[in-house]
Amino acid sequence: MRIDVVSLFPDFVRQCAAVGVVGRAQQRELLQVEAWNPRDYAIDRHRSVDSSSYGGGPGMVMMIEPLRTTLAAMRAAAPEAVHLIYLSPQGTRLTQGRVEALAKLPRIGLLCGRYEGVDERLLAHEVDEELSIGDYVLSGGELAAAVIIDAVGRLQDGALNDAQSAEQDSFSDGLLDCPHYGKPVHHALGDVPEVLLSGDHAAIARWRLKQSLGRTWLRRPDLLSQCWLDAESRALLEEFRREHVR
Ligand SMILES: Nc1nonc1C(=O)N[C@H]1C[C@@H]1c1ccc(S(N)(=O)=O)cc1
Repeated sequence: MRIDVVSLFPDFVRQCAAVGVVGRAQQRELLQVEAWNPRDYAIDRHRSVDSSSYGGGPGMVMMIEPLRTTLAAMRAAAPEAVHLIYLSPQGTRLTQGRVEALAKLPRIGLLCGRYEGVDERLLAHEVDEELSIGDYVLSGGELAAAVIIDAVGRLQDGALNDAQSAEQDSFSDGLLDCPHYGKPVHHALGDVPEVLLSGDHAAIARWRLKQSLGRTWLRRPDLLSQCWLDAESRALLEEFRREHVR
């Protein structure tokens, strides 16, 4: 998969994509992340990329040019068509389901706004999808782009080893993940739950599912309401609820 990022701070994006699971995915050529700086395509002597906003008011807006020239160069840099995503608080909220769909595409582009955002005419003509990582305003879309690169990059086949597998992640089955425990078994802060030491894989799976159901019920009832639960899950959740009330 190839991800092209258009940003006034390309080094920030490159550094985010150079570490950890995503950095290793790039080294293994499972993922390629390229960054494009519109300032490199600005033709005026001040290398302008923004202007004041017509109609007055505070803040600047990123101009159509040199963004359009930058996007043309980015699109031409590889044969695959680009699904271009603009990161903005006005976009559709990013979910794991959308991440999983994006991770299957051969190539996506991420357009990072700065200032008050990007000229509407450029967005209308060039952008395929607008996504938000949350209901707050950042100073730049680069952090949102880094979130997408990480969430999508870690899902590339071979990016995660077995110990990190994505199957048990939160949201992978619509539920929050279960709690996790490492060494030591006994500690002043508490002990590892007995069932996890039992070696009874069926009991461990049931315990983990029960914890995931219970946590989702307590912390994200909105997610639970969207889940279809089979008879075993409904019984486990009921058990958790009874125990939680005591
Ligand atoms: N939240 C977010 N999720 O993804 N990107 C997010 C974000 O804050 N990006 C900001 C830098 C850029 C921006 C873009 C658009 C607008 S505007 N005028 O549309 O309100 C305001 C700020």
